[in-house]
This record gives sequence, structure tokens and C-alpha cells, in this order.
Amino acid sequence: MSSRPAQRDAARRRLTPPSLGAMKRAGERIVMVTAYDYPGALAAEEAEVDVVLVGDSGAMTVLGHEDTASVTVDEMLVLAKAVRRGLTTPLLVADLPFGSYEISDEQAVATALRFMKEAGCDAVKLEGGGAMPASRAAAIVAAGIPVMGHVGLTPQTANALGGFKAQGRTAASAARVAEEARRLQDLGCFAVVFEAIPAEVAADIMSTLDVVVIGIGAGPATDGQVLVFHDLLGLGTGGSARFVRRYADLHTQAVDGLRQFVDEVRDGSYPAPEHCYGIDGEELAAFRASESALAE
Ligand SMILES: Nc1nc(=O)c2c([nH]1)NC[C@@H]1CN(c3ccc(C(=O)N[C@@H](CCC(=O)O)C(=O)O)cc3)CN21
Ligand SMILES: CC(C)C(=O)C(=O)O
Ligand SMILES: [Mg+2]
Repeated sequence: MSSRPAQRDAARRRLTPPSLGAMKRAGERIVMVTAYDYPGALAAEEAEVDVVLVGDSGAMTVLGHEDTASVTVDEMLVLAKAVRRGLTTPLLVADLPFGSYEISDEQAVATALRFMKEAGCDAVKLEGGGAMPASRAAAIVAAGIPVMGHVGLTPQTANALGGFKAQGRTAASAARVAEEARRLQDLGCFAVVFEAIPAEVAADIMSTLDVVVIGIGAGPATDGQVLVFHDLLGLGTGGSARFVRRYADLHTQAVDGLRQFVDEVRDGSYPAPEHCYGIDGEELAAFRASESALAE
């Protein structure tokens, strides 16, 4: 009989930034997924995911944009509020969208506060790329808001990176990623995402860090793994990145179900008697009498 991990006890406690640190020290792997709506949150809750991210990847997965740069704070707030309503146990983190924290520390804190107060998020995430002033994450942390950093492939600055391309594949690029990760740790981030960097590079950087690291395309050495909901469940037609493993094929199931509905409406086999409402015979006769009186 194996003892269950602390985070999965009967009354599953709400996860917090410190409890993720405790999981890291206990060697328990951390599981994070994105979610963008209420049913997605309910599924993540029931599957006992540890951290749910309202990712700006929602710009692509649920809003159909070509990249993540165009999604707005107001759009992200709609998604975050819906996720909040479906979630109790996992830590809820929201991506600060492109343009909502770059201008100043004041802008960054104001945006982060909206996600905390209006959507009830537990933390925010920002992409701590090379160009981001060091003060940014620190300013949000100083306002009492837990911050998750993000290094490696930072999709919001994909234009500067030359597209959605893996990072840290040269000595200089790997050194930059390592530097940014250590900087985000030193600024007080409770966790950092490593996206699309060689497994060996991620492992080496890990050995220099105390902060919780969640990887996506960063190999097995990180403290946890994150995947985009739609990619891992095969919902939609995106998710071709190398690191994706598909655990379901919901798009095909959706098309099959819809096609069956289409066929049955067209051939008249839907609706069947059990889908129809009844009416008392006398009420129906009276109704028909009143209708035929009107027709005269
Ligand atoms: N649905 C979805 N899943 C994601 O994981 C995701 C998004 N959307 N949107 C934002 C970013 C983009 N993502 C990506 C996309 C591609 C690679 C990738 O492996 N790219 C190839 C190169 C492709 C090229 O040359 O154009 C690589 O080898 O780096 C990695 C992460 C991750 N993020
Ligand atoms: C992939 C994760 C880390 C992300 O930033 C997103 O989904 O937007
Ligand atoms: Mg993101």
C-alpha cells in the first residue's frame, strides 16, 4: 500500500505557491494544463491537475488568431472568470497578455491586479524575455501578487525570435536562457516555465536553481510539465509542436458526433418520440378548437 502524496489527500487542499515549492522538495512532479472555459476547468479539477493556466495560447486555441500577440486583457479576463467558476483545488494562473505589462511597472501591477480582483486568479505569469526590465516581475511581487516567469520560447516575442522556434540551441542562447531564469528567480517569482529548450540545457540550468520549474518541450528534468489543453486532447487542429503528446482525439469525436446529428436531422430520425413533450388530450382538443375558431 503506497501512501498518497500530500496534495492528493481526501480533502484535496487548495494549491498555493508555497505548496508547489513543497512538492518540488518532496520530488513530487507538478502537473499543469491550460484551460480557457468552464468545462475545461471542471475537467482539470476532476483529473486532479495541480496548476491551471489561462494561457494567452487561448488567442490561438479558442479565438482562432495566428499568434498570441493580439489577445486583450478584457478577452483574457472573460476566459479567466469562466475558468475560475469551474475550479477549486488547482492553483489558477493567468497569462498577462502582450502589451499589458511592457510599458511600466505601474501598468504591470495594474494589469496583474485586474486578474486577481476581477477574475479571482491566484497568480499571474509573464514572459521574462531578455528585453524585459528587471523591475517588472519584482514590482508585481511587491504588490503581493505571486508571479510565474517564462523563458526560452516566449511566444509573445516570437517576431523577435524569428517565429515559434526552440531556444537555447547554441552556447550563447543557452546562457541567455539560464541568465533569464536565474534573474526571474532572484526577482521573487515562485515558478518559471521553460519552453522549447534542449533537455540537456534545461537539466543544467535546473541544477543552478531553487525555484519551481515547469517545462514544455524542455525534457524530463524540470519539476513539472505543462501542455496546452487542446493539444493534449486533440481538440482543434493545432498542436503540431514536437513536445505534444496526444491523449485523446476530441476533434474527431466532435466531427463524428456532429455528422451523425446532421444525418439524423436530414433523414428525420431525430427527434424521436422520447425527445418530444406531451400534452393532455383534453387540453389538446381545446387548443385545436380555439385555433379552428380563429381560422374562420
Ligand atoms: N496550441 C498551442 N500549443 C502550444 O504549445 C503553443 C501555442 N498553441 N501557441 C503559442 C506557442 C507556440 N508553441 C510552439 C510552436 C512550435 C514549436 C516548435 O517546435 N517549432 C519548431 C520550428 C518550427 C519552424 O521552424 O517554423 C522547432 O523545432 O523549434 C514550439 C512551440 C507553443 N505554444
Ligand atoms: C504553454 C504555456 C506555458 C503558455 O504560456 C500558454 O499556454 O499560453
Ligand atoms: Mg502563454
